[in-house]
Amino acid sequence: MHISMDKNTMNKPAILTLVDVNYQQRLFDINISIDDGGCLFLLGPNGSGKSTLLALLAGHTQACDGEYRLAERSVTDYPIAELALQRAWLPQASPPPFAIPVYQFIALGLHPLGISLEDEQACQVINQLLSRLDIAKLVERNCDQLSGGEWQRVLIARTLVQVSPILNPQSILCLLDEPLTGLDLKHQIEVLQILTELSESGITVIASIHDLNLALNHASEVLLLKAGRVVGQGDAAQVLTVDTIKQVYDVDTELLAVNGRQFIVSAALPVSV
Ligand SMILES: Nc1ncnc2c1ncn2[C@@H]1O[C@H](COP(=O)(O)OP(=O)(O)OP(=O)(O)O)[C@@H](O)[C@H]1O
Repeated sequence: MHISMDKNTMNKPAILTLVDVNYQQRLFDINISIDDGGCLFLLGPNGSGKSTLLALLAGHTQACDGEYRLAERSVTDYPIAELALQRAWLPQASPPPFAIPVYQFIALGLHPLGISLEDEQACQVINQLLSRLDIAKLVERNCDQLSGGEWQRVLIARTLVQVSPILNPQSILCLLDEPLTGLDLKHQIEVLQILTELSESGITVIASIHDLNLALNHASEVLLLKAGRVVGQGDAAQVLTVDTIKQVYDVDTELLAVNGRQFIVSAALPVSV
């Protein structure tokens, strides 16, 4: 994946291009271009615009200044049914909308694809996700009978069904707003692994997260926002420097190297008296 804020590079084909995008008083002068699959993590403090940008990339928020092209076509030109074939979007977790069995809820991801549960391949894809996301034992329950982390994994499963490369050859983009929130360590690692595999299969993955160390060790690239503006983009190790973290998060940090990997830790706190 390549992201550039340089408008001169925007004449080459890109999956996703934003030119001079401004939205209300929430996003300012956004110029980005993403030209192939990869796993991009969207970072920034609370209120910096991550969810707003993801909603915009999903085509949900269209009333913005500037231009957004998905697969070289203005997002405003997409009929909603076609948009739903190209991208899936997991908004920030919200409570279950109604008491629907887990399996039926996940199968809602098939709806935009025009595939029913009678399709054997669809059932195989769903069953594999149930197993990998450790929710197979929950399928008989209703969505309003789950813990927060279980519900989050069900939401992720429904999103992944929609962009499954096996079921949907038109899918190109998977957008996830804080997919790791509420997940324990084991399930975070599994979701990260699934997202990596999805990106390796050619689907561009863009996910917002708050854990800088996960970004440092798992992202192909990061995009760092502060107050609605892009302040850094590119390789995580180059963007997430001690100086940039101080500038964006107002936190003093240090970099630690352990077994050849870098970790960001908060700088030693002053000893209290
Ligand atoms: N519906 C809304 N109407 C007006 N302003 C909003 C609305 N939703 C969010 N905002 C504002 O837009 C800005 C960006 O919010 P956004 O939710 O995109 O941030 P975020 O980076 O996703 O934050 P967080 O990490 O807390 O989820 C914030 O100043 C927020 O207060």
